[in-house]
Amino acid sequence: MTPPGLPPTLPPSLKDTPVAELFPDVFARDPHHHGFTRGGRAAALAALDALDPLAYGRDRSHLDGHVSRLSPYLRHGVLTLAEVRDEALRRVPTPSRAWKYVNELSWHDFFTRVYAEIGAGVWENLQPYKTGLPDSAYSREFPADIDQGTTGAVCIDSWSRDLRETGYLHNHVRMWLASYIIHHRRVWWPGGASWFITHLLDGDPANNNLNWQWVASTWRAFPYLWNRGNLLKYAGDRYCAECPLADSGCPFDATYAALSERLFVGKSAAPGETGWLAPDRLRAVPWQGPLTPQSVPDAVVWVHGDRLSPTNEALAAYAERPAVFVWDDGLLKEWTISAKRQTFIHECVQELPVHVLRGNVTAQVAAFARAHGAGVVATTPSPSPRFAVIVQQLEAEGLTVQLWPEPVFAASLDALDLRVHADYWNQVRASAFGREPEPPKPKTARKKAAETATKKPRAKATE
Ligand SMILES: Cc1cc2nc3c(=O)[nH]c(=O)nc-3n(C[C@H](O)[C@H](O)[C@H](O)COP(=O)(O)OP(=O)(O)OC[C@H]3O[C@@H](n4cnc5c(N)ncnc54)[C@H](O)[C@@H]3O)c2cc1C
Repeated sequence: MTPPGLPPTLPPSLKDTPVAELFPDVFARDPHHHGFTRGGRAAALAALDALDPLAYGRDRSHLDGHVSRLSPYLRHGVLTLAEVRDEALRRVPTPSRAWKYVNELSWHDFFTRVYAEIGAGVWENLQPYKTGLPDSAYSREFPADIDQGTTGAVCIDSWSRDLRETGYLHNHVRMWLASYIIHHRRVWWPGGASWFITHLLDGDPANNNLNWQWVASTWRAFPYLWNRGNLLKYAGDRYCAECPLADSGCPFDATYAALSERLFVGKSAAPGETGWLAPDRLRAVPWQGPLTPQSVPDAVVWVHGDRLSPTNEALAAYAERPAVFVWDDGLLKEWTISAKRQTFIHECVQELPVHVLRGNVTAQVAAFARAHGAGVVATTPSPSPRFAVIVQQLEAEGLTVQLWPEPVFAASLDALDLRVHADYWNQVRASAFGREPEPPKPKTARKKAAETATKKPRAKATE
């Protein structure tokens, strides 16, 4: 029977259905039902309250350093980059003391903007590998011993276990593990990226894939390598002390030159290899300030996985109107999303004033709008190409889709140069620190010459 007050054509909400009942196959296959943190705004604000940008600037590269662990909340829009930045600035005596933290947040903004521009292109090699090896040298099969943590190297196996059990890895560990997978095991980077997306509570194609491409050298001038000295420096001997390979057979116990010689056949692209990204493709990406729509009487709200917060702008604009969240069965299956990540999303959704449905998102949102006699679907923007398709399909069904933007993290006076983070940062830095956007600082002749010689995306200065 339809619950009282519900339009007769609408199935009852799944909001209070335990998530394990919604996805029994995933929960049966995956023994880890909870990740390292709870979903939801209350948990996010508690984590934000622990933010220490000063300590972060000192020791973030160390495994025991003061990293914020806010990424799952940023990924799912439980917190926005702008509000986390504002909080970081509130916690320091002068903005420059939060420089490192705000700069790290800017990587998230940068990669998300690149994703909004190239969409599914993040799954292609943006450039060829600079390892002297062709793309075909990298195995399409993801090794079971890495997945199960049985390689015999204690560091690798611990990281595999941490990923599967908690859904979180420190940035340095992500770099080390990705480098091992791609360069030591010669595994195709999208295989590793998919494994991460399955398990990470913060997994998203923008920040995940573009970092994988950086490690692989398909969006960087050279591959990322590490060695045992680097591991000892940032992790101590917690792994090596227990590792049977520590005295002989450690694949990381070598100089960078020796590793490079062992793993690569050269330092440039193999002959004939090309990348997907045209060199100028990201040179001048139009900057658009947010346009806030007018509210109308006959709207419903569609909340999606990129803005799972009670502060969602569309929810705020239409506090009195019905709202829906749809579990996208197709996407969950395509990304083989783990049980712990589904639990995290479920916990976020539980706090929202939404009717919960599942299945094909376009069909469910359209049915929800029709059931409430609405001609307008109000939602928040997303960089995902899947989102763009759903919006198109809703409009093809005769619905108008309104996009309610979140506060911007960083504004620009001009089109953005997204080819390298340093140029993007030069353009947006002032506004990222809460000031009016400024024209980029002119480059010195020396800097210009160096850049022309090595125009390449740089990322993460954690090594
Ligand atoms: C191979 C690989 C895969 C990654 N996959 C993801 C992913 O799927 N989702 C994701 O959000 N991040 C990803 N990262 C980036 C980074 O590792 C995580 O954002 C960070 O470790 C999250 O932990 P934290 O919140 O404690 O980070 P903190 O060190 O406290 O940083 C604060 C915030 O800054 C942003 N940030 C920091 N480093 C990066 C970075 N390298 N790239 C982009 N944003 C950054 C994140 O939003 C992060 O929450 C990946 C990095 C690598 C090397």
